[in-house]
Amino acid sequence: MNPNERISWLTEKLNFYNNRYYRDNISEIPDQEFDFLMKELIGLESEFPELKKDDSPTQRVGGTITKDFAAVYHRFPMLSLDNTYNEQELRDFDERVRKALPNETYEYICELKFDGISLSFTYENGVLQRGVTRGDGSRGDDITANVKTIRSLPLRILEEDLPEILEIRGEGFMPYSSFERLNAEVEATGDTPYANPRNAASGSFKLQDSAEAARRGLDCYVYSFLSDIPVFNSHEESLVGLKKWGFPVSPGWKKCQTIEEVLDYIHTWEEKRFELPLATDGIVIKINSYEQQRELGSTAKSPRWAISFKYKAENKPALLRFVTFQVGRTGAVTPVANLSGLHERHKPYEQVKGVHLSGSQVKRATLHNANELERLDLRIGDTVFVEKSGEIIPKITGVDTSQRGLFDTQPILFPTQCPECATELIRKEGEVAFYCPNERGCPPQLKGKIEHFIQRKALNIDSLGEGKIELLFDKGLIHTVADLYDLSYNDLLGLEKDIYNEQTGKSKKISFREKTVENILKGIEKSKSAPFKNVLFGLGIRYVGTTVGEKLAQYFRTMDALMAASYEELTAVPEIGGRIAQSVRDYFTEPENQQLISRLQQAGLTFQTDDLPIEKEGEALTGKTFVISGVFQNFERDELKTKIESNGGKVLSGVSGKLNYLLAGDNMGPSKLEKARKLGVVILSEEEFLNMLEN
Ligand SMILES: NC(=O)c1ccc[n+]([C@@H]2O[C@H](COP(=O)([O-])OP(=O)(O)OC[C@H]3O[C@@H](n4cnc5c(N)ncnc54)[C@H](O)[C@@H]3O)[C@@H](O)[C@H]2O)c1
Ligand SMILES: [Zn+2]
Repeated sequence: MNPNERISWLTEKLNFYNNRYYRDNISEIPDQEFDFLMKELIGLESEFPELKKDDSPTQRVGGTITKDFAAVYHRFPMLSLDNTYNEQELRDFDERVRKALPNETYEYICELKFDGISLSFTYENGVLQRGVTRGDGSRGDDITANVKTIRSLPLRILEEDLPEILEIRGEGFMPYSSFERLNAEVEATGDTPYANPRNAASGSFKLQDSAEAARRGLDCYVYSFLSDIPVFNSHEESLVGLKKWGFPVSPGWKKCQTIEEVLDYIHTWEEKRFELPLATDGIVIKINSYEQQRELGSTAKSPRWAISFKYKAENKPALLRFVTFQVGRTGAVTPVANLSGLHERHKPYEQVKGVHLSGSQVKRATLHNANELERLDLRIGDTVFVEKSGEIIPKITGVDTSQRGLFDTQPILFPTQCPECATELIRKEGEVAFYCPNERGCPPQLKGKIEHFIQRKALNIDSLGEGKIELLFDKGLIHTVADLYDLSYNDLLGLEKDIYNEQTGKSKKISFREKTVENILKGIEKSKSAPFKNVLFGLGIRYVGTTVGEKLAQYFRTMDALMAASYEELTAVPEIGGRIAQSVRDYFTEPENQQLISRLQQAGLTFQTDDLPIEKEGEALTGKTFVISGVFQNFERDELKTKIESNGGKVLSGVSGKLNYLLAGDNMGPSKLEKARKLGVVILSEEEFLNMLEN
């Protein structure tokens, strides 16, 4: 990849991960990997500034606001923090501070870095008025009702002479105890548990039902104070003051005079932090004096007077006892390492505890694929290194070859047949994984299709989850998605099963009582009104993702028309190429699929689209072309796109000589601006754009 390709790739990936993380509360990769990719992008962008993309994630706070809550502007922007995983960079930070504050002495306050979500609390005349998420840094979601469920947060400050309006910021989190209880409940109903307390906290603070949020036992620590009229002179004073006013301030903070003391603090907490009742992922170092904080200032993304030090994923030796092979939803076969501690060599496997890593016992780790086994040159009986970052699935990073030969080792034999259905495995052109090709008969693949079908962007049956599907499948009640619509109350009531959790190694009984059954059936019923485009996506036709599903639905309008479409008719749809057209043809030619579609039609699913392509608002922009770039005050970008199109305009993807207008928001990339200027494209502000609509 050349730098331009790499920058595009990184930008796209990081934006995707950000979206998953902040919008869906899912970590697709470990934080450390995310941070390293981000660092790489920052490096490349500073080397090749002209290649920086307009939507670069290095330029802004990662989060977004949702449509579920009212958006509230922050009085002062809520920024992120610069981070580092290494001590030298911390010393470099100290050097930068020293240079920026010549001939001044300064102090640091070190605090633990709590792993939850950033919250802002606004008090008016001492009374809690609003709780808001960080969102995109300038606006957040108003989640006041949920914030008020935090018992430790005062609803009223009992103190004379407070500024009329003041803002307190902190981290909303879910303590381990609440997290474990919640996940146990989630698992008992057969849904997918949260991967870590951060994701659970983030999901819970954004619940619509604040009674449910209250039940989940959320908590917070506060660490920042803001007001127009100064109250404190330093961060230390604010922590002491907030504590005195009755706010939850974590007691672990410490004042340090030198960077060496800061490093001591870091070392002290490296292991000790696992004894805390909540997840932490590092420490935060802040300049103490407010005056000096102001002198140092901020970038668009983070203050220059603070930095976070994140603890690296912990890595320890373990013994590889045996390897099992898991078949995933797509049919890909993943080798999994089963581990014990080195001293547990002679214990029967049922009795081993595994290795202690980042606060928990680890017995299993992913080995990804056959290439990885080869790359590591792994053998059964090897001493391996296991790594775990945060609460993410542990992985094997290497083999301690010095231990080879001291003990007996055996080669690992990758199976030639599917461990679930005994079909001969295949390797697809250009892919590393081995696959089981038995799409229509291999249990995990069948379950995978159903899981795909019920997800939010498809039929959105949220009363079902992985565990429930497994139960229904194992009882022989569902084999394909069409079977869901034949389920009856009596089929479901009283069903029971023990579900084994790979991560905890514990089993949980799930059982369907009246309430659960009613919910499941209600969810299935509701799915019949899911839009046609969602049905198309839910079928799991190769290459038909949400966007393609939407295009096909818009163009063909009905399932019948789509099924009857020839290859030529399909490729005539804008942006549908030969590969997609062929895959759609292949799918609808299969008799089994035709049968499935006909059963779904009988069940009453939505097989046509009624939305008009785009509702017309006016003609003010007819014949004009736009490129949208940057962040806007009143609109999300896709809202702007709709606005332009519904007024007759057209949105293009890149700046060229043909373009009429560049609609420029905040933080837009300098390269696009420069290019537009050179080509004589008119640059519009948001306000000018709105004026244009009115005239
Ligand atoms: N795994 C993924 O796919 C993925 C995706 C996106 C982001 N992330 C993670 O999230 C990070 C970005 O999130 P971010 O912008 O919130 O940065 P961050 O979490 O690294 O640091 C900033 C935040 O730290 C929190 N914080 C906790 N304790 C604090 C204290 N004592 N004082 C001040 N702040 C404190 C605040 O909420 C603040 O907003 C990335 O670095 C990455 O690690 C992961
Ligand atoms: Zn199989």
